[in-house]
Amino acid sequence: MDIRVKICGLKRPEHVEAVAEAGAAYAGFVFFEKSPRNVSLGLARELALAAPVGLAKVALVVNAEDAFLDNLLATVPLDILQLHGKESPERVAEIRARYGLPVMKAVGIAEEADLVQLQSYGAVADQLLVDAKPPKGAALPGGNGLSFDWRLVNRKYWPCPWMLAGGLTPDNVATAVQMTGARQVDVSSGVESAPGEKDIALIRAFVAAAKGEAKDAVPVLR
Ligand SMILES: O=C(O)c1ccccc1NCC(=O)[C@H](O)[C@H](O)COP(=O)(O)O
Repeated sequence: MDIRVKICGLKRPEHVEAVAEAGAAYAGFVFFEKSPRNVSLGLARELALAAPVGLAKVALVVNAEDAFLDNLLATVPLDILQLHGKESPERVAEIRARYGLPVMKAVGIAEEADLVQLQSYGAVADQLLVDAKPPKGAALPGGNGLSFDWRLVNRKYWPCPWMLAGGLTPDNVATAVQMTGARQVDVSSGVESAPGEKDIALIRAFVAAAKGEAKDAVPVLR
C-alpha cells in the first residue's frame, strides 16, 4: 500500500525539491510567528512556486483571521489549508466555504476522551491530522516532536481521510503505520538536524521508511 507522506515546516527551495524527489505527497509551510519554522508570505510564495506539479502545498495556520487568510491566499499558490489552532467545527466549515480549498483540521490526542473531537471535525473537514496534544504551557501548538499512544487510534475510522502526526521519525514511522493502519503520515521535528533546520538525508530516510522502502524495512502485516 502506498503511504502518502507530508513533510511540514519547509523554509528552503532545495528542501521542497528534496521532498518531491523523495516521493512525498505534501509540502507544509508554517505561518506561526513564534515557530522556528515560520515563513513570511513572500518566502512561502517562492517555495510554493518552486514546488513541482503533483506536490500538494499545505499552509499551516493557527487561529487565523479572514484578513490574514485573504492575504495568504492572494499571495501564495496553495492546495490545502491546515488549521492547527483552536478553530471550532463551525469555523472550519466557514473557512472551507469562504476559500474553496480543502481543509485539514489538526486534533491533539493524549487520551481516549480526545478521540470524540475527530467525529465532529471529521464531519466538516476534508481531512484530519491526528497529532499529539501539546503539553500544557508548550510554546508551540504542534511540531513538538512528541508522540501519543498509537494504540488509541488502532484501526479506528472517521468520516474523512486522516493523517498520523506527532513525534514520527525515520526509525519509528514504519511501526507507527503498522500499529495504527494510517495511510498518511506527517513529520516535522523528526527530519531536522536542529529546531527548524530540515535535513535532506533525514527527509529521504523518513519517506523511504514510511513507504516500507528502507533497506532494513520490516514487512508490514495487514
Ligand atoms: O511546526 C511548528 O512549528 C508548528 C507551529 C504551530 C503549530 C503547528 C506546528 N507544527 C505542526 C506540524 O509540523 C505537524 O503537522 C505535526 O504536528 C508534526 O510535528 P512533529 O511532532 O514535530 O513531527
